[in-house]
Amino acid sequence: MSQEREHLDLLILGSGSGNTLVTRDWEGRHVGIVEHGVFGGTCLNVGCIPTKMFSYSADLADAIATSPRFGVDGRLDDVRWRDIRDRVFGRIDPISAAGLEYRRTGPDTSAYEGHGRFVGERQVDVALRAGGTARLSADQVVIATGSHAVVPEVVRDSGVEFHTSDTVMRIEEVPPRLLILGGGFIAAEFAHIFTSLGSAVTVVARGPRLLRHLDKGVAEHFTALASDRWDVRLEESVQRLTRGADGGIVAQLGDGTCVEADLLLVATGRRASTEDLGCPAGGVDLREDGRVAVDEYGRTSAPGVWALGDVSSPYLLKHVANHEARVVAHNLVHPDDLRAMDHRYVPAAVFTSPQIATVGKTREQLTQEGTRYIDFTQRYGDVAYGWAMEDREGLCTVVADPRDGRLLGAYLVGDQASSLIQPLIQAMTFGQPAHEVARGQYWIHPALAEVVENALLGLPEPRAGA
Ligand SMILES: Cc1cc2nc3c(=O)[nH]c(=O)nc-3n(C[C@H](O)[C@H](O)[C@H](O)COP(=O)(O)OP(=O)(O)OC[C@H]3O[C@@H](n4cnc5c(N)ncnc54)[C@H](O)[C@@H]3O)c2cc1C
Ligand SMILES: NC(=O)c1ccc[n+]([C@@H]2O[C@H](COP(=O)([O-])OP(=O)(O)OC[C@H]3O[C@@H](n4cnc5c(N)ncnc54)[C@H](O)[C@@H]3O)[C@@H](O)[C@H]2O)c1
Repeated sequence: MSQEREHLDLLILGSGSGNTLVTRDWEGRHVGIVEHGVFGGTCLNVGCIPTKMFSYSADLADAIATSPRFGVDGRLDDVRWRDIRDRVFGRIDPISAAGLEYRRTGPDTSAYEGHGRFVGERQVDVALRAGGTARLSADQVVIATGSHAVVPEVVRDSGVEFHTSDTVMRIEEVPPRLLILGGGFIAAEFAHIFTSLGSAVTVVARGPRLLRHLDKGVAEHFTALASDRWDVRLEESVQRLTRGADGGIVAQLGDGTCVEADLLLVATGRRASTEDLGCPAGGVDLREDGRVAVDEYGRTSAPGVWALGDVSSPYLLKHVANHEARVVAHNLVHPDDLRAMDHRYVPAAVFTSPQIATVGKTREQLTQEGTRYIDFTQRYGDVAYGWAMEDREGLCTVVADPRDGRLLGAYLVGDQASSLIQPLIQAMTFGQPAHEVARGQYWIHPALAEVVENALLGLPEPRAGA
């Protein structure tokens, strides 16, 4: 006997950025949220927030280790990993639990804990964790199922235990030897965390440099700095993984050498979570790489079905998922006044050591598309606060249009890069020329932000017709 479908005004698949769609517009209506994992999504539970909390502890450990350079003799006596871990999850886990409870018992919402799958147009079956199936349909559906870690076959098939970013933050001890596979954002952040907290880290990356999607000069500079702290193996991959005699892991690389480690972290990229979503049944088209295909308003190929965040976006970043969620939240209730997503100046920061922050196109992209540019790099070590910090690593590069000085890109490597870049993001977004940003306002002396001011002032004068 077939069970009746419960009909909702809005059905949201995924409780990360999707959870923010329940605005006041939905008061008095019925919204369902389906979640098959931990409520609150990647950023809160296994992504941005916990990693940055660990990274803060790692930065403190580094500060102690480098303090003698400043005439302050400190010593890093111990790293209480379990206390660090428990501070992080003692803060986060209750937020997730409270979020779930609020949606379960809220006046306008229902939470369905289980895996959602399209079985027809705007019809979704949820295989409930508690058993049974919730059969749902809705006037509008939003796909916000995010992305998940990709694990190469050589790891999966080896039978050797491995971690991803989903599990590595919950381990019991800092591994003495950590092997990280991958050379992107996640590898760079965890290499910093674990090195600073006591591991000897080896990074095996396929590309010719770490963070290879960033501006080449920036990625090369960072790779050189990282190679002083971690054992970095570039243009390499793991050919074979076995268990070592001491219970550890032995990874055989392409060049025939072996890396021994106590723990393996796989950080080889993420993929949109659409594999078991029944998209064909829902009439939802996918792109070749598995992402849901959306237009600039967040509409999928299926009428009344929307998508946002990692599952459909060209950027796997929380501030982008949040922006897209704000756009879709508006569009859901304003069908005659649709807003478009704005992906023009998407910044990103890597919370490694030193930090990295970027916005705009790389110089290689500009050259490739035939766009002329002027650029200037200001070293942190050549501004007053950089002297205070004895900085030898930090750089701020700005790239601008030679005709009017409008910024085309900016890249920072160094302390507080993720915050220092903000005036440059603002300048790009509002089309302000470099000289106007530098001289049209005060810059506090001798704050570290002078590195940004001086980078802007260092650009050659723009010339009309240049
Ligand atoms: C380790 C790490 C660190 C990161 N750090 C940063 C950072 O510092 N800054 C930054 O901007 N970005 C960072 N990111 C990226 C950021 O976390 C993501 O871009 C963002 O969380 C994506 O949000 P979302 O809502 O699209 O997906 P998610 O938050 O992943 O939400 C999707 C939810 O859908 C659920 N789901 C999936 N399929 C189904 C289904 N069929 N049925 C039911 N539920 C389902 C999932 O369990 C998940 O809870 C980081 C990511 C990782 C992994
Ligand atoms: N601070 C942040 O904003 C932040 C932090 C973490 C993650 N993220 C997001 O999460 C996404 C995923 O992060 P990620 O680091 O997993 O992916 P990534 O795409 O940044 O990097 C993956 C890396 O692994 C390499 N690789 C792939 N297969 C390999 C193999 N078999 N052997 C060796 N190397 C291999 C790739 O060449 C690439 O360098 C990022 O794109 C980013 O948008 C953001």
